[in-house]
Amino acid sequence: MKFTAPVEKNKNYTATIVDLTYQGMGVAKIEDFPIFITNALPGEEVELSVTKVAKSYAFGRVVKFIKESPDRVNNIDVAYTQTGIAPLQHLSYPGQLAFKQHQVEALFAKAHLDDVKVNETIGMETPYHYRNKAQVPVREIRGQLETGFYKRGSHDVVPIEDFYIQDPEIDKAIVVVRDLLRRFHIDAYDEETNTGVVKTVMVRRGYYSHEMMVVIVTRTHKLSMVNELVEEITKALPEVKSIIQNVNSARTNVLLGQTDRIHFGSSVIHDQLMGLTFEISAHSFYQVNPQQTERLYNLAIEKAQLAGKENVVDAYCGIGTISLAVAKHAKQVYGVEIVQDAISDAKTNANLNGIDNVEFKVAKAETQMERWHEAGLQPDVIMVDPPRKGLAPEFITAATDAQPSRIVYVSCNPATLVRDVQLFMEKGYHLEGAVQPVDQFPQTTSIESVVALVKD
Ligand SMILES: C[S@@+](CC[C@H](N)C(=O)[O-])C[C@H]1O[C@@H](n2cnc3c(N)ncnc32)[C@H](O)[C@@H]1O
Repeated sequence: MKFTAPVEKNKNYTATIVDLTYQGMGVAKIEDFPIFITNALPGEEVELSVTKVAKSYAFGRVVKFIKESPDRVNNIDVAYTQTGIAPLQHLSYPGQLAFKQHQVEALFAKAHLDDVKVNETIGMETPYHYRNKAQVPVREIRGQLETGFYKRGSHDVVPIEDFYIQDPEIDKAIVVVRDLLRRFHIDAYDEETNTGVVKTVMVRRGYYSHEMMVVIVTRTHKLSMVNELVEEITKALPEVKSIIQNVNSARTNVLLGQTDRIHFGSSVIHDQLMGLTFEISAHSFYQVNPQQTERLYNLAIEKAQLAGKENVVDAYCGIGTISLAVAKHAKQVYGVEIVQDAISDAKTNANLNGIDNVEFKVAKAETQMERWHEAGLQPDVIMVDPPRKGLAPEFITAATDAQPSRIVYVSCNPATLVRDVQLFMEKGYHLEGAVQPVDQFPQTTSIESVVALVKD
């Protein structure tokens, strides 16, 4: 039987928005057929134009608002939605926090775990200007070198000076560098022809230290006027402690190449997190919202209920942020992480802070967990902070075989959190207390949460 959608491309319809997807798109239904619409909020009545029809859904755009949501924020800069920098900025901040709580609740309910309580999302006092790192593409647009952000789903750069969610000092630094590149007639990279010089400008600024690092990513080894450029950058930006030229000749989406040339200062900057000092290189992963990371990790440590006598495993440990923060509350901490460089940083950071009860391994968490178990390690607490895809099932098996009394799960994807919690339940663990969402990325749809699981 041939299927016919109840809507047609380029036709207009009137509908009420009934839901908001995890990507922040409004959902309207016409004869039960879902239409996904950017910049539309639940409760709103809109006239929409259908832009694409697929087999079981369609996309549309708002032509006219007939009734607006009381949660709508109207001072939208179109570049933020165009580029996906702040896809939820049209929703009030309390509305964003409620949306995130609801998303987590809905996923647990869908898995028939209706009795799981999800707390209100812990938000920020100032839910913008929070990012301590920016990486902006550099392109020539209509004969002029520009810095900005990619238009959603494309590689077209939209020029932007105020990135809204970044530390304003970083935004200022990007404009300084952009203006100097223009002044010294340094070419922007051209992606189509793979010619030109400067591909990206990356800036990091320590939240507490205010130390700044500027990384200029180039296609070529040669960067003309580099001495003049460095001199002017340091003059205009006294916080700069490191200027690096990173050479990335490869035609890929990977941001940084292998070669770094330190043109000014050190190869690293420092910042503090959880009262500890961290050394951060251009290549290190470092949490981008330090204020909320401290909240999230403090909660995770609270949920670990440590008395100082425990063996703790920190799986997926990155540069050891959780391991090092937990060390003073535990007897011994064992960290595992797949990226070699992150573990080198973790070891350096342990030394820098005089912490000697932490041992770091480079391995897949699932493999190392098995090895530790076979070697007789009995962790009292296992803490996990996996990437979006969640835990490997083998990790869950090895972790529960080791029978820790509690497991603390820090998650950046509630869908995989729910899946993994179900697996832990099958292995004799249950949730203790509520799921706590923490808003690490205001104005975006990302959701972080933390839960504790204890042995039945
Ligand atoms: C969400 S981050 C955790 C960050 C860390 N807690 C921190 O604050 O720096 C997830 C980490 O898991 C690592 N990872 C991904 N897959 C892994 C695996 N199979 N085994 C171990 N680590 C893995 C990633 O390299 C990344 O550092």
